[in-house]
Amino acid sequence: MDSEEADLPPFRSSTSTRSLVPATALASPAAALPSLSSSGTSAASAPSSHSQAGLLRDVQAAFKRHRRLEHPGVKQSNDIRPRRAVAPTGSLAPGAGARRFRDSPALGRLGKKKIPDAETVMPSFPGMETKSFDESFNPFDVRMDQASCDIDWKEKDLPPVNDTEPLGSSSRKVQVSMQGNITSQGPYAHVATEPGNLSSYFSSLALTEIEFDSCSQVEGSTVINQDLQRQKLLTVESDVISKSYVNMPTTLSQRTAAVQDKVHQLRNFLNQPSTQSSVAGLSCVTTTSVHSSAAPMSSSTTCYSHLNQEDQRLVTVKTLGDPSPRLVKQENMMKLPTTSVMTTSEMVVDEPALASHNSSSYVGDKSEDKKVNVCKEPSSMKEERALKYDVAAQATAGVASSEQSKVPLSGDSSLIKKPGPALPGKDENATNRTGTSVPRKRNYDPDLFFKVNGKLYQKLGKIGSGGSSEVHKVISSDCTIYALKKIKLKGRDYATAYGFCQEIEYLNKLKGKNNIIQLIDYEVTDKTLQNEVRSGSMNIKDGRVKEDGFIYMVLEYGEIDLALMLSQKWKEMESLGQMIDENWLRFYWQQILQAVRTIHEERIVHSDLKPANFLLVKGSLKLIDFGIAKAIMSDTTNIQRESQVGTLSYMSPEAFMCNEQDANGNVIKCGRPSDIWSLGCILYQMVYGRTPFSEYKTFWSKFKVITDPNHEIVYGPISNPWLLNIMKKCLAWDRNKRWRIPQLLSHPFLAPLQSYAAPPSHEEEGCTLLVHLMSDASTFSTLLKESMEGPLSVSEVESLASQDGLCSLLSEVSRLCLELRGRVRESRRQQ
Ligand SMILES: Nc1ncnc2c1ncn2[C@@H]1O[C@H](COP(=O)(O)OP(=O)(O)OP(=O)(O)O)[C@@H](O)[C@H]1O
Repeated sequence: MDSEEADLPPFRSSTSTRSLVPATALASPAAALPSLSSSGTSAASAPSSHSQAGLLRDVQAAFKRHRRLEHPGVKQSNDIRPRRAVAPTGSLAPGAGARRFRDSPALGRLGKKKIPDAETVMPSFPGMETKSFDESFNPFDVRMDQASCDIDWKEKDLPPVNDTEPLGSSSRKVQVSMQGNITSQGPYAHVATEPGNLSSYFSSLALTEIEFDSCSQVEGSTVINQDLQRQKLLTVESDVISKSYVNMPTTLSQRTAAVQDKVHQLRNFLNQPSTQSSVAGLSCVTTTSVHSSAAPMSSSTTCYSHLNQEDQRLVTVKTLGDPSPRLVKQENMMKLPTTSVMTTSEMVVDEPALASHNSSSYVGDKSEDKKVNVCKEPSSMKEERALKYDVAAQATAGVASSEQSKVPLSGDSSLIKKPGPALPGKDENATNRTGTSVPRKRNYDPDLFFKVNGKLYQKLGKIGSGGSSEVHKVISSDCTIYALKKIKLKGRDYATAYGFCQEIEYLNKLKGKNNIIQLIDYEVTDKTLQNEVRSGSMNIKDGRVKEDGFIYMVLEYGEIDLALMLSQKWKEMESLGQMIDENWLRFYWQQILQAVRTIHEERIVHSDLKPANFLLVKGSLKLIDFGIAKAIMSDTTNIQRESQVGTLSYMSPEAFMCNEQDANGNVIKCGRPSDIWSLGCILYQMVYGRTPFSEYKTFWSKFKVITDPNHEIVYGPISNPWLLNIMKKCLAWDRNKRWRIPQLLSHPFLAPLQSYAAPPSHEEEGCTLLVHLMSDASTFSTLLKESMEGPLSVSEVESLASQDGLCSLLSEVSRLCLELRGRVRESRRQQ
């Protein structure tokens, strides 16, 4: 926060938050402000009960503010109109809402300049259901679930305060930080269907920017920095610009008559020529722009800063029978920093028509007439896009309430505005001037949304892209964040395309498994392929996917990947001068093992295990990316693959030599042990901060050293011999000697607590020891047996003790074991 921002005291209390919703709700900003009332910081506040009289007063106040400025020193012009139509020219005339805003200590300075119109900040979805207007609704009943809501108003880039400065010339930004949990129950919270949704959305808001211009218009942009109550998001950073203009509830018959007059004024006001796009005359319009600045998967990108051999990705290599390995690598598969990928979404969604009492109205639901009515003379690309979406929104919402859509908007034909220029290919749902519908190919803006099985997901930002796919961060209509993977199929042959679909198959198979990323929904737009996938058959052998075929996969969203976590952890340890945090290691290593156990139990070999493919979801590591596993026959133990695939630094020797013949003439196959090797590389990286073969920089040197059975991996000094031992168990060159997951999970490295357990009482001592022996005996004997296979590695022995010391230790252990066995037998005889 800069010093200027720091000057602004925090604006505390729920009222601050309230201001956001009602202001949007009423086309008049001032009218929205009564709900600011309960704040102790808002001096001139209306009673929090929001009586009808209060409502009218506020509406009147709002319209007062719509009058021309009579500010001394400001030359009045007929051109002074809201840039965004509904938020009107803001004089400094003391409108109730204005005063409240200005009177707030936090906003004192702002109030001097221009009065902001608070607006709703939330994503909008065509088809998102609104609450019906009902007599029981208190239009301003937007409450905070939490007693306090801290709003920290920050003023950014504000030019010097000057009441006489020409209107429309500058824009100002104010940041609002807020924490709290808001539930909107009023009809003006028109965007939210369920209070829970709104609540969860708002509860996640942490930073809101509201941009003012000198016409008192508000452009609220929200950087959402989520505190994940409900564990929906860990961090979300989005800019949301929201402009909401909401109508009066006509079902409130008592209010209608009195308010209607004002509404007419408002309509006339809105109909002024320079009004911008997002205005609906009588109908309510909500414009929401989402600038998702940061899909918080910086994680997925960060790790790639160490792009060297770690990121060499082997895509396709040689085929069986071809003696010369033709290894094709994809090097430096750098993921773009997500922060650099920004999606801007803007949409205009109509509110139910004033006349409509339809309780099942949808935001965005509106008649063609209304649509035509909505946007007028778009003056910028932004407006064009808003218009574009507006049109789309209607079409989407059309399914929801066709009746409502027929409600005539108003008799005031002057309100009907020309639709803005259609963007080529985008405005497919537009209605022509005669009111007849043209065929609708698409009822949403594909720039802003994905549609999967009829459900819309608003884009928040691109997370990254793989060889054939891109992954986006999206938000669903119930305000849940997901990752959406889009795989392009066009031009691919059906066999390949079917291969892509197998990832879906695996994810379906792994549904409900805790440590695997969950597939929420999917759609294959090529119906032939989709049917094949559904039937589990692959009959089409020939041909290519002709249409614009895509696979859409809606996935659980991962906040950070292990690769980034690792690099962060290493930085942290280096700064503290530490070597390794064993507990941290154990915690995640165990989760990694559990995830791989899950797939191995399902007879799935992942084949591309690496830190970047473990995502942290709500505190647990989950495995992603079954893109390579798809090529594996799931019902076999060992897999004969047509090509060598994987990520170089984590590829097992047999993955490099897949389908070649070993010394005994057997075809080398990849199976679960290949995954265990990759796990060994991951653990090595966790311990030493680099992969075991990272010093071999070129592809061929890496290939050579990994496939050399005599190459000895160098292990740096390490204090815990069990840790060394477990790495060696995973990185045994001979795949038959590598440990399997169950053994790794019961490895002593993961059970250090036994040595720290509270010392047993004297009587229990023997018994506790036996219990421990029971649970660990098999591991212990396996370890013993293995240590007797082949020559003992001197380095291993040295790290434990001197060889003599070891011998006497073993004698002692063996003597004690024999003695213990005798006592166990004795006690059994006595029983
Ligand atoms: N569920 C998810 N949540 C968050 N980020 C994800 C999710 N799935 C994938 N990603 C991220 O999206 C990016 C691309 O993922 P994807 O698995 O498509 O690519 P890849 O493995 O690099 O390439 P390929 O698809 O060719 O195997 C990666 O940075 C990954 O971390």
